[in-house]
Order: sequence, then C-alpha cells, then structure tokens
Amino acid sequence: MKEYKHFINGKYVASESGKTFENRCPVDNSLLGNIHEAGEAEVDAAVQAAKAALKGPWGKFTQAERTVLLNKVADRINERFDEFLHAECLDTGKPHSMASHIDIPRGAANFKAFAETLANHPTESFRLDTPDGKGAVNVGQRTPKGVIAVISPWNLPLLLMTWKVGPAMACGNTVVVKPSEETPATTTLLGDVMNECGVPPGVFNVVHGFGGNSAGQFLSSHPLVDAITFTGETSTGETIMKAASFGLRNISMECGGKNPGIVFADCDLEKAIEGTMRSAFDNCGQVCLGTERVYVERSIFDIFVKRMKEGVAQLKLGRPEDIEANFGPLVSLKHREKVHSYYQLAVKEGATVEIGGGIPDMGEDLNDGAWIEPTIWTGLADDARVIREEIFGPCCHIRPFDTEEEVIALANDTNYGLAAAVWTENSARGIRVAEQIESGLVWINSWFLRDLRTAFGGAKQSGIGREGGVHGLEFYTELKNICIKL
Ligand SMILES: NC(=O)C1=CN([C@@H]2O[C@H](COP(=O)(O)OP(=O)(O)OC[C@H]3O[C@@H](n4cnc5c(N)ncnc54)[C@H](O)[C@@H]3O)[C@@H](O)[C@H]2O)C=CC1
Ligand SMILES: O=C(O)/C=C/C=C(\O)C(=O)O
Repeated sequence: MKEYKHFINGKYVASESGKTFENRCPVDNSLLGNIHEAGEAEVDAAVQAAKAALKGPWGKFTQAERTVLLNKVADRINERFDEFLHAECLDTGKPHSMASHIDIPRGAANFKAFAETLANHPTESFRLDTPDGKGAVNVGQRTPKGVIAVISPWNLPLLLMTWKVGPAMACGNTVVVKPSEETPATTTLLGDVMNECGVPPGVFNVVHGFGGNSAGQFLSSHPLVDAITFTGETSTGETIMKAASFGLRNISMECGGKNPGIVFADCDLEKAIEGTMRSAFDNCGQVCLGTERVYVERSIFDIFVKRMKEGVAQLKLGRPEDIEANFGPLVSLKHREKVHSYYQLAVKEGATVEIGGGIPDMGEDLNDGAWIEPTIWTGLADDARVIREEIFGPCCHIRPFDTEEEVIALANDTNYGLAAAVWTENSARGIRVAEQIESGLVWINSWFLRDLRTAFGGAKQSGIGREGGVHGLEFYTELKNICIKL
C-alpha cells in the first residue's frame, strides 16, 4: 500500500495532523494508497522553504546552470519512464498507449523546452536621445517572480504540472505544487527526481490535499506566495483569483472549454474523422482542448455521423496495460456521476443518442471502475445545457450547418474560448474561419498538435494570460528597466 507524503525542502514529510485520504484506481476502484492531507502548517512549511531557497544556492545559479539542471531532470524522467508511466496510469486509468506517447514524454520535454527557450531569449534595449546630446541607454532585466504556487488538475497530471514547473524553474523561481487530490503519484515521484539531479532543497515542493478549506485554499491565500498558476475549472479559477487579489498577486489561468470542431464538405474526410475522433474521445474526453460540439456541413453530415459511429464502435475499452486498449475509464466515480448526469440530461433535452449514452458492462473485475460509454448525440437545440456546459467526458454533439457565416456564429456562441479545430482543404477558408473564431487556439486540419514555443491559453472564460515559449516570461518574471545616462 502506497503512502503519498508531502515533499518539503527536499524531504518527504507526513502531515502533522496524521490526516490522510484514500487514493483509488478508477480502473476497478481498488485502493492504491493513502495521501497525506496538508493543513496550514504543511503549506506554510512548504512556502517558507520555497521562500528561503530563493536566497540559497539556487538564487546564485546562472541561467546556464539552470539549463543544465533542467535538462538533467528531463533526462532522469526519461530514464525512470516506466515508473512514471505506471504511476500515471494507475492514478488516471488511462491506456499505456496514450500516456507513453503524450503524458510522460511531454513531462520531460516541458523541462527541456523551457530551459532552451529561456536561455536563448534576449532582453530589450532602447537608446534614448537626451537634451544634452549624450543620450541614455535602457536595458530590460528579468528577475524571478519569487515563490510560484502551481495548482494542477488530474486529466494530464505530469504534463500539466511540469508545463508550469518547467518555465517557473527555468526563470529562477521556486515552486509549491498542489496536484489534484485524484492524481498525487507522478508529482510526488518528481520530488525524488529533483533530489537525484541535485536541485537544491526548497526549490520544488509538493503539498497534497483538496481545494476549498484544504491545501489548495491555504496555498493560494498564503501571503508569501508571489504568483499563482492554475489549470482547472473556470469557477475554481474565479475562487483562486479572489484569493490572489490580496497582495495583488499575479495569476495565470487555463480553464474550461466547450470547443467547436468545424467540418467543411471540402475536407479530407479520413483526416477529419480521425482528428475529430481523437479530439472527442482521447483521454476519455478529459482534455480541455477536446471537441464537444461538432458542426458538419450539411452535404456530408450523414456520412460523417455514420463514420464517427463506426469509429466509436471500434474503440477498445480496457485496462491501461492492455496493449490493444485505447479507451480507459473516467478519472473517478465522482466524475463519472457528473458525466453520466449529462448523458441523462441530453435525453431529457431531446437528443438522439446515436451511440453510447450509458455505463458499459465491463465484467466482474472492472464493473466497480469509473467506466462510461463513448457517446454521440445529434438533434439538440443550440441552447441545450449539454451544448453550452463543459462536460469533460467522452461525448460530442454533431449538428449540420449550411454556411460559413452560420457556423462561425455557432462556434462563437459560448462563454468559453479555448480551442477550435477547422477541417477544410481550402487553406484560404481555413485561415478566414480561424481568424474569426473567438478562442486562444485554432487548429486547421489537426488537433492537439503542440509546438511548445507557441502561445497557449484561452479567451473569454477559458483563461487569463498565455504560457508557452517566451510568453510565460511575463508571468514568471519581473521585468525591470535600468536606465543608464551616458
Ligand atoms: N484542464 C481542465 O481544463 C480541467 C477542467 N476540469 C473541469 O473541472 C471539473 C471539476 O473537476 P475538479 O478536479 O473538481 O476541478 P477543479 O478546478 O476543482 O480542480 C483543479 C485543481 O484546483 C484545486 N482546487 C479546487 N478548489 C480550489 C480552491 N478553492 N482553492 C485552490 N485550489 C482549488 C483542486 O484541488 C485541483 O488541484 C471537471 O468536471 C471538468 O469539467 C477539471 C480538470 C481539468
Ligand atoms: O499541451 C498542453 O500544454 C496542454 C494540453 C491540455 C490541457 O491544457 C488540458 O487538458 O487542460
């Protein structure tokens, strides 16, 4: 039985209170271990350690030294690949085939990418003319922001946590991570990797627990935290934003989405089907970039729905280690309850259930797990709750459209604005439509194709700020201007 402790100042520590909660595997609801729940004392110890580490050896590291160290961390994740893979798949239930291609490699790549990007980024400089004719030179200098609180979700635990820890450390900050209560394992394991690589104590800290009145709240309201970066639900983002307002702490937020997929009749149908299948059903639909609303030009609507149904019928549900499985359970029974309630609501709202819509019979071994059927609906009205609210499950609604103008209006008819996918072989149309979509990200003829140098984040209620490449610099550093009179 595993015991997940906090990682504070380079050491694994138990909660003073002795309070723990269970970590269960969503594949069969088996008990994986017990997680220590941080109280204010543990959160304070982690933040104090992070604050002190800024003044210790870490504060004297050059950018080049940080680059070497972060590359070492990435290499060590790759060397311990199987341990990370195993831990991630037990916590989330996702297939090895997915985690071994996306979660764990990206967990390592996040350290390498930001170490390289930031090591090679120039600072700005302006020459100023002055009345005495001698002039002045302005030089921008970036310094670390300080202690960064990283509050991360359960859907891509290692990937989304390192996506923030990588740039934070590359910029010279220290971090306190609060991973999701559902998925403590890979973040805890990363503490050991940090020690192995010689990251000074206090630079990377982990506290476990829940959100409100627990570790998440204690961390986001701690006065020594200098900035908070968060991925998760929009309403949680609002709560964290309120906490951050005390002391005017900076925030970066990547929140929910209700992303449209737009399929024109001139698309490459095979690619559009394959991409839309992935965008709706990969990771059991638990990707913030996923497509829950699919709009298909009327002339190909019937064939598109038919082909998507065939695709769903071929998905292979199974245990993570089953090499043929490409579809796992939801992350928890609690989340299944939420997703299933939307399945029931869809029927009440008048949907035609094209396929799925229920809880599968997985047999005695797996029936206690958080399994749910991949589902496709048609026929819902545009104001149905199922069309407007983020479900975060393996489901999508497919609706026909007639004109480009109409589909752009439909795509934008949402409070969210994270991502969109447009499928067309007409490049001019693809770009024209992409330019009019109100979201932070648009893919044309692809989905979740990531270049870590690019800006990543959401418009409207999908987030605040951009991370990725040099864009995170605004959040992870303080830009100081030094003016030198000549
Ligand atoms: N990547 C994304 O966009 C994600 C979206 N979601 C959405 O959110 C829904 C709920 O899932 P949850 O795990 O409950 O998401 P959540 O937004 O509540 O949790 C994300 C993280 O925030 C923490 N948190 C929660 N309340 C907090 C508070 N008051 N102060 C500080 N930290 C807090 C959680 O402990 C977790 O580490 C899902 O059904 C899905 O719709 C969930 C996970 C990821
Ligand atoms: O590629 C990334 O950096 C992130 C991908 C997915 C999410 O942000 C998410 O599902 O929350």
